[in-house]
Amino acid sequence: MSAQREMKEKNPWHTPATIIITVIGVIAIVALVTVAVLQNKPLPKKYKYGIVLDAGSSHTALYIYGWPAEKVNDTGRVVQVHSCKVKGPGISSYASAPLNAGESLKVCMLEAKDQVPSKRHQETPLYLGATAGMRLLNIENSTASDGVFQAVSQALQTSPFSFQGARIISGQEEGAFGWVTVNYLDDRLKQGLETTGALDLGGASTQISFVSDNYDGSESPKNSVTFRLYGNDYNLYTHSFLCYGKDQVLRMTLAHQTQSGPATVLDPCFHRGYTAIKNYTVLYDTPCVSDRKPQPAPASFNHTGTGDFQECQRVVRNVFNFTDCKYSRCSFNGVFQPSLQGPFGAFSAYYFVMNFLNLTDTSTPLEDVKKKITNYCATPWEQIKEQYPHIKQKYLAEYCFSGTYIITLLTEGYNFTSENYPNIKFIKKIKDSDAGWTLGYMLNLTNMIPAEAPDKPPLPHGGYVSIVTIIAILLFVLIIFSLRPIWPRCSKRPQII
Ligand SMILES: Nc1ccn([C@@H]2O[C@H](COP(=O)(O)OP(=O)(O)O)[C@@H](O)[C@H]2O)c(=O)n1
Ligand SMILES: [Ca+2]
Repeated sequence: MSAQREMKEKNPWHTPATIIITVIGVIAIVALVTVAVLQNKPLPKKYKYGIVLDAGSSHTALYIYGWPAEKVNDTGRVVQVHSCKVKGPGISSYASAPLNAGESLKVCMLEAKDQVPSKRHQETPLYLGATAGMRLLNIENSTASDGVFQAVSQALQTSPFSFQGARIISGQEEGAFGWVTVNYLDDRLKQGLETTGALDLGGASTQISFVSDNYDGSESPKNSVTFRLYGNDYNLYTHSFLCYGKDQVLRMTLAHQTQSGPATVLDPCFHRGYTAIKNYTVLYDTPCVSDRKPQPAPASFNHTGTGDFQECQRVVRNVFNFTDCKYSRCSFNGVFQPSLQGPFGAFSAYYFVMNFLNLTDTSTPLEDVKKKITNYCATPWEQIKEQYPHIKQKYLAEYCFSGTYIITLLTEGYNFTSENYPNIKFIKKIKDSDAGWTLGYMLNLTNMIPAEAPDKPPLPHGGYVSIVTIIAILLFVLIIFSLRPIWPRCSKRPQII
């Protein structure tokens, strides 16, 4: 028998027992790893949806939100998947023809039907929240506002979604949910990071909401909202100024300038060369100014621009009352406001106006912002029209006023200074979702932000697989070493005698 042959016969690797052990070992390891990979694996993604209609004073917008069915408690998991702008004015403008308010929503509702998979329609909640336009209509004529709600509710009930109701949201809700939206999208709530304040400017009201450390809510409880979110307590200051949206403030400044019922108003907030005939009845047809209507008033007045920022600011200042304050500190109109703190996100009309004026970059010093608005206001109307031929003239004419109002509101109303003005970011969207109250409203109504931090799984899926793989490899090495007693013999080189 040759030495080689002797070795082959004695090689333990080739004994049936060893082969069987090795095969069983390998099968066991493969099975273990397979089970590890399949076990604990995130389920295939099933999406859920929620729809909110933002019935603003100037227009209605529909937002569809989507999130994976599991993991709802993760911050930032709910995102805007679609939005639709309703054609025509806000629902409060349909007071005398409410059925048309319902009708106006149909196109966006059809879009929503296409966007949400049909098997999810029935379980998708649908909400309509109305803001300052309907608050004003409700003050002015509650029967008319009921009629509008009835008509829109009827239209929404015929949709395939789970309609949860249409209502006026309070100014406090509008402010607080805007703050929730901004901080949720920025992932600040779950991580307990410093929060961002929210500044929302609408057509008929405006909101300011922020957390201030030296504010415990006791000085003005009606401005205080407390939240417990993901195990963190927040004491939020919020206030909504009804009538201080930019469209109503424009009316208030015009009302101030037409107190004596003149036939011509020389308005510094409009460009030189701008002139239009305006109707007194239309101007004063809102609770924000109705008590100031000159008696008797002529039918109309000639609205003529003079384009002067400083003069415009002087006129705008008249809409604020800075004198009465029964608290330690106030913003305006006797409303308590703690000291400003932290970064702020300014959205809605703040963004639209500042974006048009190329002023969203707040590293531009406040003085330069004022200079730019001064130049813009001083530009003759003819030149403005030539420069922006595609923008509707009604909107184009108002940017000088709107820019002036925004700067006046921020600095003199809320007390932003050149030092903390750069803390404001003019934003439209955060991570592809619009900044606004709607997302916060839906998260609240669907209980999607828990009060306590959710229990974390001990390990993410990847970690779980890695650990089992390491154990499997160790097992394999162990099998090899368990065969070690016979290993030296086989590995010894045969000696040729
Ligand atoms: N592209 C746009 C869209 C809206 N806007 C303005 O943004 C404001 C939106 O207000 P809104 O309809 O939400 O009114 P509120 O009910 O929030 O007071 C209105 O003054 C619109 O004219 C704008 O300036 N540019
Ligand atoms: Ca709004």
